[in-house]
Formats: sequence, structure tokens, C-alpha cells
Amino acid sequence: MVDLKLSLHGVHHHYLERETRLDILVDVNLEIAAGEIVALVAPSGAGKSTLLHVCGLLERPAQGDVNICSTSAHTLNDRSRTLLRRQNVGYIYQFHHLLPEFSADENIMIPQLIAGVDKDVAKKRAQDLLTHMGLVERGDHRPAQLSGGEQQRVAIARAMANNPGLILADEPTGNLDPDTSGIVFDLLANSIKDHAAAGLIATHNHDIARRADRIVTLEGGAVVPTTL
Ligand SMILES: Nc1ncnc2c1ncn2[C@@H]1O[C@H](COP(=O)(O)OP(=O)(O)OP(=O)(O)O)[C@@H](O)[C@H]1O
Repeated sequence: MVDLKLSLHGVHHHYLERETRLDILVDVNLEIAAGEIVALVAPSGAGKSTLLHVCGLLERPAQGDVNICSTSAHTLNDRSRTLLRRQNVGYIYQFHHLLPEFSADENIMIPQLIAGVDKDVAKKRAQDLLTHMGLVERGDHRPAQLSGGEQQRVAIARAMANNPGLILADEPTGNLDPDTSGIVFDLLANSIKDHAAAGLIATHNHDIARRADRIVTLEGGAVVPTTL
């Protein structure tokens, strides 16, 4: 049986702008299995960030169900949705969003401490994740003391900190040069596969998208397979 980490069924989402209704997601169906990485490539304004927000339970869809790690979010109240998100979803943004006043180690420890992990265990896991990212000697550096690629590798380690089943990344390499983009994407992809998580990665970069297991786009608000 396929171990699905994310499934969306019949998802619709719209925004209201004054009197006008903007239908952004229209009957979206999408399934991503453990160990699978899907690239989302679509023009600006097509709804990529909206789709990621709906997948990450940051927005409740107008219609349809989002199922994460075998739990349906449809009937959950806001508190339960927050818990489901905290336990199962790691988010990576174009800009790292690391906390500037904390070291790399601490940035990776904080989500673990919030989840109730013992401090020593959290520290060890932060160091293991940084080792995996080739950054163990940078653990005591603050974000401003790291390059853009290094910051993004710390952000990946932070997203993996609580071992989430689903990684959502919104333009994770959008701010990096081509060589660094490839390195960062490969580290992200390897981390997702090593943890048997699922990844949905929005990108404008076709070279990056081709490294994913499959590519989807948004057409008229629906998710459809594509090739580049
Ligand atoms: N909170 C909101 N209220 C109203 N309209 C919104 C809201 N958020 C997004 N939109 C609109 O929904 C559409 C899709 O936005 P979204 O950010 O999902 O696109 P995107 O594909 O991620 O674009 P980009 O590649 O430029 O980041 C856009 O037209 C945007 O203006």
C-alpha cells in the first residue's frame, strides 16, 4: 500500500476582493507519497503560495479535504489543525526567516523545544542535522554571519527538526545563484528522502524543477501534471 503523506481531494479556494470573487484553486486533487518530491511550477499569480498555504493548513479551503499523514483536516477545529501542522509539516521559504538573534543551533532547537523535546536531545539533533548539511562548525553562528546558501541550509535543517512527514517549500532557491541552488535543492531532496517524508516545492527555476520526481502546474486553478 502506498504511504501517502499528503492528499488533497476536491479542494476549492477563493479570495474576495471587494465584490469580486477570485477562484484561485478549483477542484484540486493531489497525492504525494513518502519519499516523493513534487515540483510546482506555474506563472506568478497562478496560486502556488495559496496551494502551499492550504496544504500546510495555514488557510482553510472553501471546499474539499486536506489529509496530512493519514489525518483529515476537514473536520478539525483551529487548535487541532495547528497541532497537526506543528507535528507534521516543515515549511521553507524563499527568505530563510531564521531568528536573527539566535545561533544556527538555537534556530534548529527552538521548534523542538516548543514541541516538548528535552534540551540536550534537541541540541544533539540540531548538531546532527547541521552535520548532514555540512555546517556543523557553523552551529554557533548567527544568520547574519552565514552566506545565503548556508542560511537556507540551516532553514532546511530547522524544517526537518521535528521529523515532519510533509515538507512545503516556497521558492527555496529563489534567492541563490545557480550552483548554490543545485546544492541546496539536493540537500533538501536528500533530507526529504532520508526521512521518508513528502515534498512539495514551488519554484520558477526549471532546472531545479527537473530534479524532482515529477512536476505539476496550475491550470485554471487545477493541479495537472506537466513536463519542462
Ligand atoms: N489574501 C488575499 N486576498 C486576496 N487576494 C489574494 C490573497 N492572497 C493572494 N491573493 C491573490 O491570489 C492570486 C494567487 O496568489 P499566490 O500568491 O498564491 O500566487 P503565486 O503563484 O504564489 O505567485 P508568485 O509566483 O508571484 O509568488 C494572486 O492574484 C493574488 O493577488
